[in-house]
Amino acid sequence: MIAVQEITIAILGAGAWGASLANLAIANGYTVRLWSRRGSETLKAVLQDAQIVVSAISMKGVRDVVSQVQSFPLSPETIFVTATKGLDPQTTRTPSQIWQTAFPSHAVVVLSGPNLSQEIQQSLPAATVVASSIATAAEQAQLVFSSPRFRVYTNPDPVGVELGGTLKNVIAIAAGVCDGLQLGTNAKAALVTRGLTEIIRIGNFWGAKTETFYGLSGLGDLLATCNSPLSRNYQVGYQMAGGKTLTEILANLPGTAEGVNTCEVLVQLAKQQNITMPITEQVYRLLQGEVTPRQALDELMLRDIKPEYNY
Ligand SMILES: NC(=O)c1ccc[n+]([C@@H]2O[C@H](COP(=O)([O-])OP(=O)(O)OC[C@H]3O[C@@H](n4cnc5c(N)ncnc54)[C@H](O)[C@@H]3O)[C@@H](O)[C@H]2O)c1
Ligand SMILES: O=P(O)(O)OC[C@H](O)CO
Repeated sequence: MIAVQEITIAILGAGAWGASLANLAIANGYTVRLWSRRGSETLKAVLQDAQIVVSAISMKGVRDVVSQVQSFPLSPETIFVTATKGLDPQTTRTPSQIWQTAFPSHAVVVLSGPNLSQEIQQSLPAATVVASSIATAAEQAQLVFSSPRFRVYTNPDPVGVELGGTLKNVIAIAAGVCDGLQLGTNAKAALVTRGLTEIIRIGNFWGAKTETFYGLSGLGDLLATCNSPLSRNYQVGYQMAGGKTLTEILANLPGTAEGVNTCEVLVQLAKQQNITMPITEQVYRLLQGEVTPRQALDELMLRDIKPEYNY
């Protein structure tokens, strides 16, 4: 068995999440090299002899970084762990699908869960999920990040785990609007629950398992993100309800709100595939400036009455 000090982990992306993941692995004794496009270390040096490559790049940089990584030699045993929560606008692919396509013979693990980085940086207790079709790869990632303050579960449904973390960002924008307009607890419960229905509907189209969306990476992350002012996605909705424009909000937001771009990809896909996503559609129209927060609310409340489920 290799000692943890001999395992080198390359973490790509030194933003809020990459830095948090680096600290978790360092605390467990791993050798960690952190790369950022503006840092002093080259990508080549950071990748050298890395057994595990963790990506915490925001979605807009994933394809570019993947193609850069492809130009360096890696051991066939190298495991990729992706922690990005977004969708590629050009292909509608998830980050793990992009990594897997570029590195077809490597194991790819998705890491996702209710993980607001500021709380993790304060060592508050949290849990997450590592998912892969290769169980041993997920178990290895589980060992890297597990601690008495960070409980890591394995899961065999990577696309479901990844989509839970990605799709909830759009509902979190809506939840921010809901709180910003002071619509009350009943409204919030209805929004989050019907949001989960929407997530499951489109997630099933991608091949994700319904049960996965009831776990930490689905419902768990939905609850965390829809209820915390620490969430950048929630902040987008909350501040729009307060009358700010999207441009003003994004100019002052600390880091990335992936839900803004994810929403656009989802609306296109839902239209193409004839999948009903009313909350996502209203979030899209709000972000585009086509409706006010109050008009978006009215549009949702005045939809045709119908059964809760089509059993
Ligand atoms: N912050 C959190 O609480 C948190 C928790 C879980 C998951 N995530 C997800 O992790 C990802 C990163 O989030 P974050 O909070 O660290 O964002 P961030 O904005 O703080 O950092 C993003 C990182 O991506 C890099 N990047 C962006 N475009 C790039 C490009 N073209 N080439 C190279 N690098 C590029 C930036 O330099 C930066 O290091 C997002 O998908 C987010 O949804 C964030
Ligand atoms: O700040 P947000 O909205 O990107 O949310 C961070 C994480 O995804 C919460 O799990």
